[in-house]
Amino acid sequence: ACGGGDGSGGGGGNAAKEANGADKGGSSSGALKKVTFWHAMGGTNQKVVEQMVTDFNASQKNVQVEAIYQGTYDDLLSKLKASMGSKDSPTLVQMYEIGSRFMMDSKTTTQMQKFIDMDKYDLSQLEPNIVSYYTHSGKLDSMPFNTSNAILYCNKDLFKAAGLDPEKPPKTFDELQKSADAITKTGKASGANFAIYGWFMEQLLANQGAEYVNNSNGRSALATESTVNGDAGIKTLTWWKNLVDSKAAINLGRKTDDSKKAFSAGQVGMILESTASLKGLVDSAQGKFEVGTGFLPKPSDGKEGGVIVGGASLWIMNDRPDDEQKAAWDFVKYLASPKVQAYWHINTGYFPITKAAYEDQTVKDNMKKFPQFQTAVDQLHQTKSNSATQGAVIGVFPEARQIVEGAIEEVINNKKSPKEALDGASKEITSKIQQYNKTVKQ
Ligand SMILES: O=P(O)(O)OC[C@H](O)CO
Repeated sequence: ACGGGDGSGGGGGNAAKEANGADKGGSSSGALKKVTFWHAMGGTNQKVVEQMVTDFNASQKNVQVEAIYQGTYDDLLSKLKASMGSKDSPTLVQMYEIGSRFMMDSKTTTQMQKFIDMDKYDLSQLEPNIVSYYTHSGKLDSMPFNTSNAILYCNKDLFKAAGLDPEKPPKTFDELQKSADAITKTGKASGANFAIYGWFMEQLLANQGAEYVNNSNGRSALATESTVNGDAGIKTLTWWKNLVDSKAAINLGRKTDDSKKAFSAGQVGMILESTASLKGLVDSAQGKFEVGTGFLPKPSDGKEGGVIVGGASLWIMNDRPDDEQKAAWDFVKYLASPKVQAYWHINTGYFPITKAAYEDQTVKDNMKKFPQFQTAVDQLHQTKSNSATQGAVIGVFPEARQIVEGAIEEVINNKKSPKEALDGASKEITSKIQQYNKTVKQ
């Protein structure tokens, strides 16, 4: 499917120069330390990452970071697996949230908690929901970096043309069906498109309080079974299919890039997409139409739920020399600092992981100018943390996501009913989980 940071969002400009630099960090004395940082931020978000690296390198004399773009999140994971145990492994790796369990089980990383304890780093300055996602058994395994959730993007001009209130994006499945119908009926565009991206399913399930796997989403004990075929999944796929069958929505396949292109070209009225794309989508619509944003929809009778922290976090690899790992920690602290998080947020749409970033004047000014940036923040803050919204922890999550994408396709393409497709997916995921668990327990 699609990877992360696939090209939208971002912007140029200067990153913060005054963030807490590594020279305060305590580790780096003596010779210059080189840190190799593998990441998956493409397109304009890549430029933002590179700017932050340049600024960090210029802010102190002890550590030099080299950022290497490794393709999509999936590509990066494959390359990392291939590098494990070789001399080509990086010092620091950005890993999407669904790769977390694999990283922990691989035993190739140094727990971030070690550096936090060593430095008496104050974790309370970070957003609690975000920290909680990456915390297992009370310890933080990796440092959150780019954090997102999925939101609804609306073309406000198409809403007006369809006689809809552009200030009121649909909140429920039924409302979305009606709004999309109305837009399609104008003959100007298709009402909606959702890329067949397993992440959206994960988010839509959590939004209905549903877990993806058993054992409290794999957080109270290793997950042993998939639960994607519960009522929430069936309801979601039934709605999605009806949208397409009734021509309220159009299917454009798996790539989120295709969905974004259609939205930016004014060909569809609504899409689901990561907040990572907010800056890019707002910029590309300028002069053409106004972009509105709304929360992820849910069934009107859906159970209480919310969104899962998406995006990726940073992992320090344990086969690198200690001083190199400490140098990576200095860079990690820099990235988490309020000024740098403010810069990152404004230029991408990822939200700040550090609470104080919201107090930064640049963030306040940006929110005023682009109120769309508030939606994901509110959606995150209104989400109550529970095992559904904390997200699943499974070693085979990347594979599970692709299996679910296959199931969505089977339903949209009339090959199977939602129940049949999800039962099949669930069985396949369960079998993969059980195989994986055998290897972990050995
Ligand atoms: O595209 P991103 O970075 O918002 O990430 C979306 C998903 O969480 C990746 O697994």
